[in-house]
Amino acid sequence: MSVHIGAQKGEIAETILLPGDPLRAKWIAETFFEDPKCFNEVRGMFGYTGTYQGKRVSTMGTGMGVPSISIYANELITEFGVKNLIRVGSAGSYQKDVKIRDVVLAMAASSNSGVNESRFGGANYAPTADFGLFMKAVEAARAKNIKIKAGNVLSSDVFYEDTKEAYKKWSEFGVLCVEMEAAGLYTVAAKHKVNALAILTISDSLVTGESTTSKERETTFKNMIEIALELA
Ligand SMILES: O=P(O)(O)O[C@H]1O[C@H](CO)[C@@H](O)[C@H]1O
Ligand SMILES: O=c1cc[nH]c(=O)[nH]1
Repeated sequence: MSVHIGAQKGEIAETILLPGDPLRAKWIAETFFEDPKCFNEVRGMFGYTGTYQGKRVSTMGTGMGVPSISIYANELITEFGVKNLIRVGSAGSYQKDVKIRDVVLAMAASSNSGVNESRFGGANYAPTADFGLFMKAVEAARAKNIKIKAGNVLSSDVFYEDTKEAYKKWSEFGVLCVEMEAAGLYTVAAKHKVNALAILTISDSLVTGESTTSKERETTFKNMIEIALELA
């Protein structure tokens, strides 16, 4: 057991799918895993291990934001030997041609989080996806005929911006969408020399104002999960 994860050693697979929402983790386990076993209920952050097409795989919620995912990623890697950390998250579109339910692979994660700024003494570190996982995800999406977009995303500390225009600077510089954790995950994975990738589904659009419900965010983003499970 670690401070925030109530599992025994060996109960978590080398590959784990990480939604922010612990109920999405429960849904992933119940929908896709054979024989899922719950390994964590600490803080309601449900975690499960099962098999998918004969391969052992886990899923667990991370909570929202860079600090929260950084805590879980640290413990998963250093206490439980996890090697492949795949975030499966929702995101808000910053571009006209990035539409609701599109799947986005985060090649890099820009951020306004202060975590890396303080870690690197004010310099700009560029958190990036693992190339091997990224290529596997591209191939899995092609094989399943799932269209993907890939590029730079924003990991923001702010969900409710003060103005409706705040996204436009990032949009102008090609950032595809906003979420809240990828930059933290990529940085912790890099530090510990393990692999990370964020696969995102567009849940709402800052451009058009369209949105999905919280239930849809919890239980209907199947395409990204099917891609992520091929990486186990
Ligand atoms: O759907 P999840 O994985 O939680 O991801 C997105 O949703 C949350 C905000 O609603 C943030 O965690 C953001 O990154
Ligand atoms: O972090 C997020 C996730 C979805 N939509 C947003 O606007 N922000």
